[in-house]
Amino acid sequence: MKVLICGGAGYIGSHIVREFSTLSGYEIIIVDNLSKGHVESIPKGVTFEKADICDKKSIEAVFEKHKPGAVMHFCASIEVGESVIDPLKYYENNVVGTVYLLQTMQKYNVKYFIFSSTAAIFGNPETTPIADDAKTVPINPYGDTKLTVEKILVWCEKAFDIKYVCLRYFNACGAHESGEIGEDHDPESHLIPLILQVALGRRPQIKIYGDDYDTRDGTCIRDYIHVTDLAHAHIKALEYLVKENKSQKFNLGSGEGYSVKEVIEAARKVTGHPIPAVVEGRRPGDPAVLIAGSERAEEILGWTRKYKKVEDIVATAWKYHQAHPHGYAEK
Ligand SMILES: NC(=O)c1ccc[n+]([C@@H]2O[C@H](COP(=O)([O-])OP(=O)(O)OC[C@H]3O[C@@H](n4cnc5c(N)ncnc54)[C@H](O)[C@@H]3O)[C@@H](O)[C@H]2O)c1
Ligand SMILES: O=c1ccn([C@@H]2O[C@H](COP(=O)(O)OP(=O)(O)O[C@H]3O[C@H](CO)[C@H](O)[C@H](O)[C@H]3O)[C@@H](O)[C@H]2O)c(=O)[nH]1
Repeated sequence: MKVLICGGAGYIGSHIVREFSTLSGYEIIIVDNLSKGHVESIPKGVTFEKADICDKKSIEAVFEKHKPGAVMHFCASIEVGESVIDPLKYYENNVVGTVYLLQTMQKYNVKYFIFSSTAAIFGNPETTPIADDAKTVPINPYGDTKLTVEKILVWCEKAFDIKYVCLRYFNACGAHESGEIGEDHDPESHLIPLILQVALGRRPQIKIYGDDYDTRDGTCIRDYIHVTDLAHAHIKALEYLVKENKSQKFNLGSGEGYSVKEVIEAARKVTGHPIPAVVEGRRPGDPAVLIAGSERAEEILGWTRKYKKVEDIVATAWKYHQAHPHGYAEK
């Protein structure tokens, strides 16, 4: 099967591309506008089309040329804070861009769609862990764009029988065990790469956004899920679509919660660096605790995770960061 991986030069997409390269029976075509992605992450021999999903003509040309059988959709603007300041950028890229992609799928009769959704659709959850069918009340435009796409997909299935899987990732982190690819966002806003930049001497200290939450040490608790475990879930989701021909939505997390202070402590152990930390005010829009209940993915997809302990996750990220102290850019 030919699988179009939109956003395949980005952090999570590049790890799915690596996972596919270990399997037979699939041909991968990466689409990315390189607004945030890295051409250096693309393995030799994998077809790459530089195109923007918001440019319908270019996307149609890719479908015309490659005739994919399935689409995995990682493209998005992903910064929660920026989405509050510039919501229309988010609705344009994440919603309008996805609509163009779905229209192209309809035109070329492509039936299988795997969508990168997020824990941010749940907002401030009423219960922990967050069940797959928990209430969705996003508290920022980023989360709302993802929930909007989930809703659009329901109607597309009814109208033209597309089959989709929405994968709600919790906090994606870590790096491929080779250390060859990893997380390199610009600007970087995610906790683990920022902590590791301190260990590399690129930042003097890590800021802790609030220590007055109602948690065991006052700092926010998150569910850190390794990017390779996420990659496995994508393959299983595609197999499920092809075999069962049914749409589904799955939470993807480790089921373990770690506080910001615990993640910093884990990084101190892994790197041997003191990693100075300073407490600042809360970051707007941060829920206190986000932990996934991923029972549906475990039961229906048979999804299991290799990485549970945050130290192990941080260790893989550290391997990448040590090999690429400035990310993919040569400096
Ligand atoms: N990183 C996380 O913790 C996390 C958590 C939940 C959900 N997600 C979702 O997972 C997906 C991937 O996230 P990521 O961390 O790998 O982000 P990323 O920015 O590294 O990857 C996104 C890729 O999409 C490309 N892209 C963006 N807009 C495009 C467009 N209009 N046309 C073509 N290419 C475009 C970028 O160049 C980039 O390579 C996103 O949809 C994100 O919302 C991420
Ligand atoms: O310098 C920093 C950076 C982050 N944090 C804290 O660390 C935790 C994790 O923050 P990240 O920015 O790494 O991740 P988020 O939980 O904010 O968000 C991530 O996971 C979400 C789903 O849970 C969304 O999908 C989103 O796209 C993705 O970035 C938060 O409590 C945050 O306040 C700090 O204390 N200091």
